[in-house]
Amino acid sequence: MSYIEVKNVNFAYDGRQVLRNVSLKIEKGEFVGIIGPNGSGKSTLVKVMVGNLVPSTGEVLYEGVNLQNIKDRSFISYLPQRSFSFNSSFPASVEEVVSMGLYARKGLFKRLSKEDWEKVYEALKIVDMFEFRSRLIGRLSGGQLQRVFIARSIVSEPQILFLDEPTTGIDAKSEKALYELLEKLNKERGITIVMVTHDIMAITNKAHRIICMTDGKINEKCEAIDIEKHDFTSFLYEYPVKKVKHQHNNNGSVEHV
Ligand SMILES: Nc1ncnc2c1ncn2[C@@H]1O[C@H](COP(=O)(O)OP(=O)(O)OP(=O)(O)O)[C@@H](O)[C@H]1O
Repeated sequence: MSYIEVKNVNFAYDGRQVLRNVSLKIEKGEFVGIIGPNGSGKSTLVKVMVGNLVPSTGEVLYEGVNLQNIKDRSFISYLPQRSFSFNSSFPASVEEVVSMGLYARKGLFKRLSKEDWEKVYEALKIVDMFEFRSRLIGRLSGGQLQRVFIARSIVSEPQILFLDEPTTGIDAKSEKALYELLEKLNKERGITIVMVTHDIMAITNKAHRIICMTDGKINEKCEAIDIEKHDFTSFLYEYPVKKVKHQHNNNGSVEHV
């Protein structure tokens, strides 16, 4: 039995079909990338997988149990698209924002215990933002803010983390650091990661597997291709993609030449 199984899912917004008979499986501990052109249904698929949208037909199973029958979903963490930009003016400190990640489990008006604050500080240490804990989030850079939101996503110790385009609007250095952080969470903490991105080169380098979407469907042909070869982009995006030469350096990372 797979950890997550999406089975024959269809979804329509106001009668307009966006997901078409989507089926896929994700195993525990995987780091999976979801790529595809704008409007192909990636975000909608993730929203269905986290239970924010209910499929018109079909089902989403976690260890064989239909998500609709799972009441406590705190093992799932979801960082939606653009969450970094629209939250930044909120007058809260870094540690307050991270502590909000515990309310799903504790309830909104419960006071946080000493152990809870220890979890907050640990999450901040994991993302390397502990020194910034008292700073207002409006006074952080985009990359720092993004780390804070990741800390908020992991503070409740989820088993699975969904991220929707988390690298949008950040510089190359922060992007690299984010991928390293996600790899660490996946390898050292065993968190299953599912990430939507347009950043094909970086995700093929880090993820175990890539799922490609075109027009609301999973592109099986793309999944079968060896991701190391990076040769699926042109037919997926339906326009010519410039070939980029890769050079593996000593520490195993890939440089784009
Ligand atoms: N709330 C909504 N109401 C109506 N239509 C929607 C809604 N959200 C998305 N859509 C439409 O559904 C289709 C799929 O959107 P979705 O956001 O899932 O695609 P995506 O692959 O994530 O795109 P992008 O790469 O641009 O983020 C698009 O045509 C979009 O316009």
